[in-house]
Amino acid sequence: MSAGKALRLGVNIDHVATLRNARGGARPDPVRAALLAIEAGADGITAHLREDRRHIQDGDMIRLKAAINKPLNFEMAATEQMLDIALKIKPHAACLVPERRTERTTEGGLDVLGGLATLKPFVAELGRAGIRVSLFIEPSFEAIDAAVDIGAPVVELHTGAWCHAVEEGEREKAAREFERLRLAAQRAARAGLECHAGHGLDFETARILSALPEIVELNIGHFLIGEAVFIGLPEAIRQMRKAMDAGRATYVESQSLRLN
Ligand SMILES: CC(=O)[C@@H](O)[C@H](O)COP(=O)(O)O
Ligand SMILES: NCC(=O)COP(=O)(O)O
Repeated sequence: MSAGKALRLGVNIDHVATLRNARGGARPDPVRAALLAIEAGADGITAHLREDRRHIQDGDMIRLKAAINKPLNFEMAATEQMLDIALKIKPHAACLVPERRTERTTEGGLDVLGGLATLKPFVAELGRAGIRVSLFIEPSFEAIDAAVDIGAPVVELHTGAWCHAVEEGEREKAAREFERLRLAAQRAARAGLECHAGHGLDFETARILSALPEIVELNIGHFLIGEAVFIGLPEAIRQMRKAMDAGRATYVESQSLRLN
């Protein structure tokens, strides 16, 4: 029986900074949240330094890199300014994401087809600096094939459309979106890419997604920070870990049923 690959939880602490920035000043501190998250079982920390600096600030990234003893995943737009910052901070990983100034959140995946020529040298330069690069993409075959052409070792599948459909009770759409994620994860693994996923996940969607054996990392932020208001951050992370383990076990059980 295959136990399936281990599934890591990356905790995104952006929205601790959103709350801090609402008043200015230093509290609540996203670095303190990162340390607490690690203590509670996070396998890594994700933070998105947006071009408009609406939540995480440059200084937060520097302090995070210095303070945490787990991998830092630096989400960034593919711009020269962000490249300079990433090369100075040297996080464990960099996830290239699309950004639009007016969007409320990251609405879709990177345009990997249209951006192939510009992304390729960008990814190579980060890779030469020892940074593991991932591309935040739509769960489509075209995007995965383009990620291979670009030379990224990792993709992160955007789960936002699926999570939104689940939340809205749009059952058919949710089933379609989940199937896209399932097939995309399979294709990514077959192409030799490490497969991550994230955006908009909660306990239930994280549990369901964890059953996909090709996915080895989930990055989760907004929901966890929201839950922290009610049950505390450590408890929110413990419950998320439990949900992910339960979802992973579904896969393991289905494997063992097939073998018996
Ligand atoms: C790329 C991504 O999914 C995130 O960084 C996350 O959504 C948190 O940042 P925003 O809410 O600002 O998009
Ligand atoms: N890349 C996705 C991420 O880091 C967290 O997204 P969300 O849970 O804040 O929507």
